[in-house]
Amino acid sequence: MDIPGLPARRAALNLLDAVLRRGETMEQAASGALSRVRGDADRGLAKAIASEALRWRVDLDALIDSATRQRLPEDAKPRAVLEIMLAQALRLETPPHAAIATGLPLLTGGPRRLAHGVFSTLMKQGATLPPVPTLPDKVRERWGQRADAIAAGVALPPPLDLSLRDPAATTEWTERLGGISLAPGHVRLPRGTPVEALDGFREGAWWVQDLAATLPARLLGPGEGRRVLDLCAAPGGKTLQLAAAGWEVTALDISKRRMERLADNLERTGLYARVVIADALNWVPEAPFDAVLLDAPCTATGTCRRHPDVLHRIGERQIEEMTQLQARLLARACDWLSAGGSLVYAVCSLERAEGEEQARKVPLAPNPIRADELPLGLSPENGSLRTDPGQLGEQGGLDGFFIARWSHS
Ligand SMILES: C[S@@+](CC[C@H](N)C(=O)[O-])C[C@H]1O[C@@H](n2cnc3c(N)ncnc32)[C@H](O)[C@@H]1O
Repeated sequence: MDIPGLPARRAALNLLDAVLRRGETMEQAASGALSRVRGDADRGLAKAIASEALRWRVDLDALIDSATRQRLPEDAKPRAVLEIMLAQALRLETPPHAAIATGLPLLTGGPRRLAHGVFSTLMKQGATLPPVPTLPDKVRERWGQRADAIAAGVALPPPLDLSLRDPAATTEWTERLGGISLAPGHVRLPRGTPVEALDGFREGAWWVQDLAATLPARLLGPGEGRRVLDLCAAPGGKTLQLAAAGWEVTALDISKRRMERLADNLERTGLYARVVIADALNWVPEAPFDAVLLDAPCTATGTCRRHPDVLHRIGERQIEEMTQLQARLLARACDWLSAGGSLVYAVCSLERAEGEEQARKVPLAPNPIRADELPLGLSPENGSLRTDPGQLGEQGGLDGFFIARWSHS
């Protein structure tokens, strides 16, 4: 018989291992790592422990190193178990005796004694974490001047953002759900709000979508029956926005599984889009479009608040791979616009190679983004928009995106 709570900690350890050693996303690792954990509460706990261990890993490791005579190797199991135990005690308010009772059984022999000694020493010393997580050195270098502000935004998981099917009803829904609104069609609720229990979920009055992720579709304006291609569409947040804004939408994505989620989202909200499952690198449209929204596959480092695994598994190799794919997708998207048509390119990445540098290569006329098109507190730079988790901090922040817009002459 397992000790109560042990399967959740074992799963957290497996999640860490999948991210740090195999470079998987938490989402990819979840089905395997959580298969032996019963109940939503324990599965949620396993994910929360792994997320907090990843979010604070640099600081947790500094504590561990301060309490060991000989530095533990990066990939040593006792280090990972200690990260999990400390993340619980210092971030999730788990009593130290419970962290010990559910952590140490993950080790045996000498490593177990070592972990016990290190954890007890740190607890006796009253170890704490800094107010803002320290970013890994390479991440700090890449994010340059914005690194400190972004780190401050990474300290907490984000609030819950909803996009409304009917932006005209923003005040009504904001009051009904008890949230705040930072833009028409947007309602923000405290993090941890259970989504499916909220008013309006069943009737499809809204869907979950970070405020920053709503900006690319907003920048295409009202559709008035015009044709838009939502290229790389699944699971469909932007497709829903475009359909709700009166566009005739063709939603294309390569992933059948993710497109099933898009179809579910369309059904729940009662919105319509033509759905195409295809590789955008081979697919050819029958006719040009009035607009193309390319929300390109990317390293997703802009989602580091909810997916702190990106802080540890994304490096130059992954950025280069994505940059090449984005360039090929952009080149195709440029060819599919009718005269006067608009192209919006977006990535939820904080990497300049995927954003600013990619946009520089687009051979169309820039259609600069204006401040009056954006929520208060955000402003474009050189006609494009860069958001990051360090912005709008007092209102709960937002994901990191790069967005640019062009017109076909
Ligand atoms: C950033 S996500 C899109 C998110 C989506 N726009 C939304 O708002 O919900 C990128 C998508 O690109 C898709 N993708 C990657 N390579 C592709 C390709 N060659 N052709 C079409 N879709 C591709 C992935 O399956 C993934 O769903």
